[in-house]
This record gives sequence, C-alpha cells and structure tokens, in this order.
Amino acid sequence: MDDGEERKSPAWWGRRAWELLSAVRARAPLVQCITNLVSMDIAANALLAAGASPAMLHCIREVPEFAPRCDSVCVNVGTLSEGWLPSMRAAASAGRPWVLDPVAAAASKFRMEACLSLLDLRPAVVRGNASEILALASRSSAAAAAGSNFKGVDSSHDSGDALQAAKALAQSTGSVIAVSGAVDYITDGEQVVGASNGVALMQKITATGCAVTALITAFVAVEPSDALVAAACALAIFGLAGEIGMESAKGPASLRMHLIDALYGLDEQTVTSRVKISIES
Ligand SMILES: Nc1ncnc2c1ncn2[C@@H]1O[C@H](COP(=O)(O)OP(=O)(O)OP(=O)(O)O)[C@@H](O)[C@H]1O
Ligand SMILES: Cc1ncsc1CCO
Ligand SMILES: [Mg+2]
Repeated sequence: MDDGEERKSPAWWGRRAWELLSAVRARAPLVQCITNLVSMDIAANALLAAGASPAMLHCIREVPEFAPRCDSVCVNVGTLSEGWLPSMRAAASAGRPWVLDPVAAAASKFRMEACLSLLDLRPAVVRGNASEILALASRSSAAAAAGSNFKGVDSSHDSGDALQAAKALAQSTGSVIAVSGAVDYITDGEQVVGASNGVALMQKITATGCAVTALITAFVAVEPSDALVAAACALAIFGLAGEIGMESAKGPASLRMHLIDALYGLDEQTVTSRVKISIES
C-alpha cells in the first residue's frame, strides 16, 4: 500500500482499518493476555468478537513455554501483585510483539517501578489514559502526585494534556504511545495520529481501556511492522463499535453488550465510511 502522501487521507485510514480487522478475522491471532482480574472477561470477549483468539493465563510455570507460541502478548498491570510481575516480564521477553497497559501507573512506587522495568523490555505499543501517560513520562508515583487530583485507574486529564508527554515517552522508549480519551492520540515520537471515534459513556464501563489495549495487541499481531497504524486502527474500530452500540444502549451495562455485538458485526461499508482517523502532525 502507498505509504506516502495518500497516507494522510481519511479514506486511506478507513481502508487500512478494514484490512486489519479483516486480517484479524482471517488469521485469528492467538493473543496471550496477562491482564487484571476486572478486565479478563471484557478483554477476552472483545478479542473474540473481533476474530482473535484470547488466552488469559499468567502462571510463571507455563508462561515461558506458552508465550513464545502466541502471535502477540498483552501485559496489563491493573491488579498487579508481586507474584505476577515475573510472569509479565517473562511474557514480555518471549520474543513476540507485545503491548503494555500501565493501569494506575502512579498508584505506588512499586507499580511505577514495575511499569518502568516493563518499558525497558520494549513494548511495541503502550496504551494508557492521559493521567497514566503523564505519570510514566515524568516517572512519578503517588508520593510525587500527593495533593494532586489523582484518581487511581481513572483519568484526571484529557488526552490532549498528555500529548507532549506521549511524544517524549515515545522518543525515550522507542515504543508507540497511545493516549485514550475523547480523541485517542497515537505517536511514535514524530508523527501524531488522532482517532476520534467513541462515546463518552465508554468511560463508565470498567475496563474498556483494558479491552482496547487487548484489541491493539491483536492488531499488532497482524501488522507487527507498523505498530502506529495497528494501534490507531484498533482504537478507531473499538470507538466505532461504541458509537454503534450506543444506538441501542440504555446505560453502561447495555452499552457493554451492544459494543461487543457491534464489534462482531462490523462490515466494510461501515468501517470505511465511519472510521475517523487523521494525521495531527
Ligand atoms: N470522552 C470520550 N469520548 C469518546 N470516547 C472516549 C472518551 N473517553 C474515553 N473514550 C474511549 O473509551 C475507551 C477507554 O478509554 P479510557 O481513556 O476511558 O481508558 P482507561 O481509563 O484506561 O479505562 P479502564 O482503566 O477502565 O480500562 C477508549 O476506546 C477511548 O477511546
Ligand atoms: C477498577 C480497576 N481496578 C484495578 S484494574 C481496574 C480495571 C480498570 O482499569
Ligand atoms: Mg486503564
């Protein structure tokens, strides 16, 4: 595909999003997730609805054997424990493309240090909300944030507030950084792409962020050589499923159900006409 000027057009992004979703459906990549206990169900269901094959296992006795056989690996520190950290490090070191979700990175010194040590293992993509990306970029935990409006796993910032931090973090780590929010920003430290699909009510369903990180992991499995494109397309596709789900939803619980149904039912016409991705800089 032409990677030059045409890449800037919204139509190019719509076609790319459809190609990658189609590739996930055709290839059903095996995605290992070491993810938090809250998110296991929605992340596995989002992966299945998109056509991927999830495996939510985390025992250190089996990760070194299993992770190398997966197409990609998702590591999410939401319900971090001392016992899980070696499994996360082993999965991230398995030689597969992998994605990090630094949930509540600033919650404690232990969690921040865990996230920074995982960052050293070069994730293809880091997807967090604005507060998480700001905390990671400044390497500061709750102690430094004391007195700030720290909200644990939820964001106290808009995605745009973290854009410069995301660029700096991408430059210092070599990973693609994705900041979710009303507009999702995705950057490799130079280029910035904005994906503006989605509805605000998605924030009222726990672990939608974790689910979209798992979806990014599936997209990275089928497009490992362009993590920026994979992440932008996954975020837009997930947001689009939220928009379609919202047409039938009465609140967060039914949105969760309709979002998963919409993800499962997405067709070419809907994806190519409704995905909203643009180059910001
Ligand atoms: N104001 C908004 N308008 C539209 N979509 C949004 C908005 N805020 C978040 N989203 C979408 O909701 C999803 C979850 O993003 P969010 O930033 O809430 O993640 P998160 O805080 O990490 O969530 P969690 O920790 O519960 O998994 C993403 O797909 C994002 O694009
Ligand atoms: C609520 C919650 N607490 C730890 S992880 C998680 C899921 C959203 O990130
Ligand atoms: Mg999160």
